[in-house]
Amino acid sequence: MTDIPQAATPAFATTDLCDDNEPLLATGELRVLPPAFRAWGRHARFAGPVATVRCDDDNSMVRKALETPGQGRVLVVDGGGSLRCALLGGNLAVLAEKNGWAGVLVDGCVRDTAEIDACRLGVRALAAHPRRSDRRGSGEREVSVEICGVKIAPGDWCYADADGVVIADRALHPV
Ligand SMILES: O=C([O-])CC(=O)C(=O)O
Repeated sequence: MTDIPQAATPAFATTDLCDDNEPLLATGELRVLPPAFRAWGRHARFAGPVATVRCDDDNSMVRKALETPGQGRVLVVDGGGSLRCALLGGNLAVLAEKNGWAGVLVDGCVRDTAEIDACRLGVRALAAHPRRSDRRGSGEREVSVEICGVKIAPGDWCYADADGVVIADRALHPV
């Protein structure tokens, strides 16, 4: 198997990003997701520019996105907070790893969590769910989404670590 190099995870801590950018928290250029997400995957911390999918219990567009080169990006999946099925499982996590995605954030559920935990990937989701989603080809890619009241647009930056997940209008980590 060809091993696609993962983009190096930038040095950051979500706590420092919040402490060092209070004016941006005030203006909304830096936004904090509510602490509603559980962590899976081998990478406890990850960051990257955002790509988006919005879907309704149908993960067709999640697969389509993860089939493309990730180039260190984070796929944000607005599943509307659905607790009805899983929008990401072991196969898609392996695909994401193979294609160089830094992480996947799902406002919804995942499954095959042991398989996800074996992938060099960071995953955040609301919960695990054993049921797979529909595959009807519905859903949208590269649209602005809103997760738990937080607006996230393609090209924003997502930073996730053990303390939380933050979204910024631009890269904020020290270079
Ligand atoms: O394929 C799917 O729809 C979700 C899944 O179970 C996997 O990624 O393994």
